[in-house]
Amino acid sequence: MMKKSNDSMIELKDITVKIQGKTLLEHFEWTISHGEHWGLLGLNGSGKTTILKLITGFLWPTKGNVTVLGNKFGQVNVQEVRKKIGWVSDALDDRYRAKPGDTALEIAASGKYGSIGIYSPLSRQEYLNAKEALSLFGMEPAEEKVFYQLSQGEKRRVMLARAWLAEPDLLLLDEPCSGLDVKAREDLLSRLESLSKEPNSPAVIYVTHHVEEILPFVTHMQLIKNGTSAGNGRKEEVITSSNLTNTFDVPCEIEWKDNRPWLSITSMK
Ligand SMILES: Nc1ncnc2c1ncn2[C@@H]1O[C@H](COP(=O)(O)OP(=O)(O)OP(=O)(O)O)[C@@H](O)[C@H]1O
Repeated sequence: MMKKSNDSMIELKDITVKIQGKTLLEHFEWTISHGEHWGLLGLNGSGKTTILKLITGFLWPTKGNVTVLGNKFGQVNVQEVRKKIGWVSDALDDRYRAKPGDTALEIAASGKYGSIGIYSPLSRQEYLNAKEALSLFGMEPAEEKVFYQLSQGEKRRVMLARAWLAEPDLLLLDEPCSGLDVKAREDLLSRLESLSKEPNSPAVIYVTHHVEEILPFVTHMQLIKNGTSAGNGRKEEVITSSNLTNTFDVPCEIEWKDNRPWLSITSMK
């Protein structure tokens, strides 16, 4: 069925998640419309991964409704919805231990199948598609290298190529710059910034602890603190010194440079 243009990409309505007596999310609301790219920012343990698990149907809310790409969970085959979602996360890198001999190209190519590595020989077209996806992230020269021998920054770029190749409608980037040095971080961020301007590029949710990774292409922000929203809306209105002081529980000051926010800590007691 064709999606109506006014359909939301994602609707999380009055979500509560409790596991073994612990409340992970409470009365959490989030609507993402077509054409928006969101940042999701919060401290360790604030609930960011829990939200990604809800969106990908790996976790069900104790209360509330989840609708993703026009599909209300509980009424649809979640596996089918997942095919339209790319997810880049350290957690996925670990799953590649199962196929330690796979090359960068094979890992990128496996994005088409949503699988962990390749289980049958690649067709010529699959090979070319994987090569092209690797080149978008500057990894074509490393296509024959074993994935596990790549640096963390290189692995991350291969995983982005893998997600991109599947042509998702929605791309979840879970701390894509963690463990990267400043050069690798800026290289990856500038590739994302330019790819976001490609026609038919997916909607992005960019999850991070670091406000300086919020690039110009991000239009909206969701701040999360202790499982509830601490700010939600247009980026310029949400990323303020007082909102981040509240979200991070340390005195923060925000300065904008080239349409990017930079954080400094004003004083610590
Ligand atoms: N299965 C579970 N059972 C009990 N508590 C859990 C479970 N999964 C997560 N939690 C707790 O829920 C809270 C939110 O976890 P979550 O992984 O969503 O945080 P996060 O914001 O992604 O953190 P980080 O930035 O460190 O990755 C944490 O306190 C975590 O310990």
